[in-house]
Amino acid sequence: MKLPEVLTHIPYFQTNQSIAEIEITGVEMDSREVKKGDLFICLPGEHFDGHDFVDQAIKKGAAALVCERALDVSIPYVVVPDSSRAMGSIANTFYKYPTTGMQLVGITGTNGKTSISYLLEEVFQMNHHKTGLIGTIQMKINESVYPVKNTTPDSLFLQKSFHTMKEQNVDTTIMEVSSHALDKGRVHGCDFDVAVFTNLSQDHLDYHSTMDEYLHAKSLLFAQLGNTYNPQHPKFAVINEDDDAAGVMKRSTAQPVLSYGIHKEAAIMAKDLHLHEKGTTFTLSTPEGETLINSSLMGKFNVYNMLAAAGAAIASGVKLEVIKKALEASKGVRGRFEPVEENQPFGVVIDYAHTPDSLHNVLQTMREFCKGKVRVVVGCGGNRDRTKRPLMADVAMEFGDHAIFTSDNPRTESPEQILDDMTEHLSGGYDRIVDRREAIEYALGKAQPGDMVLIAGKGHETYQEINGKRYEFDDREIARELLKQLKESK
Ligand SMILES: CC(=O)N[C@H]1[C@@H](OP(=O)(O)OP(=O)(O)OC[C@H]2O[C@@H](n3ccc(=O)[nH]c3=O)[C@H](O)[C@@H]2O)O[C@H](CO)[C@@H](O)[C@@H]1O[C@H](C)C(=O)N[C@@H](C)C(=O)N[C@H](CCC(=O)O)C(=O)O
Ligand SMILES: Nc1ncnc2c1ncn2[C@@H]1O[C@H](COP(=O)(O)OP(=O)(O)OP(=O)(O)O)[C@@H](O)[C@H]1O
Ligand SMILES: N[C@H](CCC[C@H](N)C(=O)O)C(=O)O
Ligand SMILES: [Mg+2]
Repeated sequence: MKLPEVLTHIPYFQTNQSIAEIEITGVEMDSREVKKGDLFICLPGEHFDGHDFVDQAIKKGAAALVCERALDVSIPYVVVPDSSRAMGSIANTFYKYPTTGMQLVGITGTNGKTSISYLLEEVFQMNHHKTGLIGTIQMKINESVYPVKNTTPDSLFLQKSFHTMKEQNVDTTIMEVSSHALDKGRVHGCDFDVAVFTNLSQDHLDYHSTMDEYLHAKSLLFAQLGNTYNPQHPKFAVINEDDDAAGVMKRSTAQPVLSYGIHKEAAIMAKDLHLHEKGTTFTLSTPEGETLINSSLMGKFNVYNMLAAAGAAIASGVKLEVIKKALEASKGVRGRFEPVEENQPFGVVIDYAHTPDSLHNVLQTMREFCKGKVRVVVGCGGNRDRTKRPLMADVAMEFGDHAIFTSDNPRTESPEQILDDMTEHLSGGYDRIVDRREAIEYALGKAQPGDMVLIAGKGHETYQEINGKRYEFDDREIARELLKQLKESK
């Protein structure tokens, strides 16, 4: 593709020489990966600045550069105000607008994105769609799975993946859209058909300096809805009416809104809600009619997730009876309120709660049904929002009967310091065991018949990241192993 065509949707740019005849055969953001004929995009990052690697990119055969300032190089370059957003547009053009003509559902909010995306995958598959899914756990193209580094990957990976999906006849893609992605323009150029808002509570204040900035980043998904080059209608914003941030999301979009909720009046509602030990039962009330839902998913938070999924499915034209069937068949997502059963006389649940709000939700759900004590093993990730640490500890102390504080992924921080941050303000009444395996062993050893043990924070993760290195660590496997040992020792 000729460079001017690659730049079709870049409104303002300057060049150092004529670009009319420059042929581009690939687009790359990492100098180490550049191939002959590539357009190299210089991105300023947290650790490096792509502008510092143009010599390597040129040596490897870059045909041209996209950058944010004038450079002392001989090859053509294009100066743009924001190379990250420009990369979204360029990738979209280069990969031939793959999301145009595909049903694309984007889900944003602090908690519930992964859960809703898997519910929707089940709904769409039951409705005979060929699906793509991109999120925290992995990327899926039909039944094939691929690893991802980020919940929402960079725009090059994204558009290339959408392109592959189209080649494999995917007609419907569901993706999680993180606030980091919105802030960095990773989804710039994506033609979303449905945008879902789950909820907003504290997280990521290491990246966004205030809750207002975090809220603003989330609202960008709604501002972008229908605001792409060749939007195909209709578009819908599916918004949790019960959340305080609902108003901001609604005001951010020019598209029709399908609201959902339990408490406030909304287009899609759960009525006669009954939360019980084996799941939830409620009447799903929608503009398309009402239906009874009998789900094995536990807790009120999962009812919200089902309402959001129902909203996105209705907005995508799926019939209510298909939605009912899929929601009732869903067994939930790996590492999300996942029980571990080794015939022990107490409950063990693995969950990905890593924010104060999600931990609160999960503990509250367990409390309602637990006949004995709720014991919670939890830590906080390193190099992430430090201010959520004491709040997570408070939630564990208030809603659990026995808190065991331990390590999550310390990353490059001191595990002891993270635990100090969590517990400094507390005056005791908890256990602190820095080694996560030992902490789990201790909790399981203490559990009495009728108790429930929550192992929170790492869910589906199969590693523990310590000092930049990933060690094999799977809460589910470890719990299973320790439960077997416990049984044998008795
Ligand atoms: C803070 C952040 O968003 N970081 C992302 C960013 O990395 P970075 O800014 O550190 O990049 P960098 O290493 O400084 O490099 C800058 C540029 O120089 C280039 N470079 C670098 C070295 C070199 O030799 N040559 C070269 O060209 C790089 O290719 C890059 O283009 O760009 C990378 C590539 O896209 C991302 O993988 C990386 O995410 C890291 C892994 C990360 O941890 N991100 C988290 C905070 C994140 O984004 N999380 C959200 C989920 C949150 C949630 O929902 O809970 C997510 O969507 O995953
Ligand atoms: N709707 C919800 N409201 C509040 N908490 C929820 C909700 N759904 C799930 N949770 C809790 O949050 C945890 C994470 O859920 P999920 O993985 O679906 O969220 P996410 O938004 O994808 O998170 P991430 O930002 O890490 O990608 C769950 O394990 C559960 O404890
Ligand atoms: N997407 C979240 C995941 C947190 C998971 C938790 N186990 C941790 O490592 O903090 C983040 O990057 O903040
Ligand atoms: Mg997720």
